[in-house]
Amino acid sequence: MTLRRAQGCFISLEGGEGVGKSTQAGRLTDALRARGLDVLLTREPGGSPGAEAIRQLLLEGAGDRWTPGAEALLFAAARADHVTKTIEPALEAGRWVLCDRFLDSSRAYQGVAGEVGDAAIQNLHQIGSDGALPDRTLVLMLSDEDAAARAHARDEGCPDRIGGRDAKFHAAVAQAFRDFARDDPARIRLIDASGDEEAVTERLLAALSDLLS
Ligand SMILES: Nc1ncnc2c1ncn2[C@@H]1O[C@H](COP(=O)(O)OP(=O)(O)O)[C@@H](O)[C@H]1O
Ligand SMILES: Cc1cn([C@H]2C[C@H](O)[C@@H](COP(=O)(O)OP(=O)(O)O)O2)c(=O)[nH]c1=O
Repeated sequence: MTLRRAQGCFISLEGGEGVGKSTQAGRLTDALRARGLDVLLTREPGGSPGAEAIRQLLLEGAGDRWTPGAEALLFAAARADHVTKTIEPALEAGRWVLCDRFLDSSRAYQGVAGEVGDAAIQNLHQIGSDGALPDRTLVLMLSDEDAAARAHARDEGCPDRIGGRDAKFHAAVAQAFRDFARDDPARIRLIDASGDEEAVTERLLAALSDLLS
């Protein structure tokens, strides 16, 4: 479904751990605001009080706390609350929404790497959020080694429940994002996340140029 909106756009930022999503979410928000746009910056899991409560369940505790299916259901439930309470009202008010992770994270982490399956994730998203999709999804791509080094420096060796999974899991996540971009090039764009922060922000803006004109 296309979300009802006055004039704003819905943009999601995606990628593996440590590629610079949160850094770029802040920088891109500033850049869009400097162009006069009214931007809501939000994130998943979270972005509404209910979804933030579910975030704690998802990111804290033992690695095997949830089965992959239970994890997928919790992410979908958090997203349903976030879409209804935060994203839809902002778009209806004509704002731009920039979301640090969205559905494609569930497709990559739970659907592909977690082996729940892409069709099942899409079904849950249909039930929970009417299948709502971003207008553009920007996937930050970095070599596995560089991403792991950035994430390790940030987390000081203490990643969360999902970030702490092994290199094979994270390689499957990165490959899933590449496949999604290949299958839906109109919505999903791969962005080189190497180099300094400013250069990456310029690449992100270039990938939004048609929406900004
Ligand atoms: N372009 C960059 N070059 C070098 N380090 C970066 C760059 N972008 C972000 N970082 C650093 O890498 C770490 C991970 O960045 P972060 O934005 O938290 O990634 P993510 O949200 O994708 O996990 C942080 O310590 C951040 O300061
Ligand atoms: C939104 C979402 C996140 N995740 C994972 C990815 C991250 O490991 C974690 C979110 O942690 P967070 O700290 O927000 O992201 P990052 O590590 O990129 O800075 O949840 C999923 O597995 N499925 C999802 O649908």
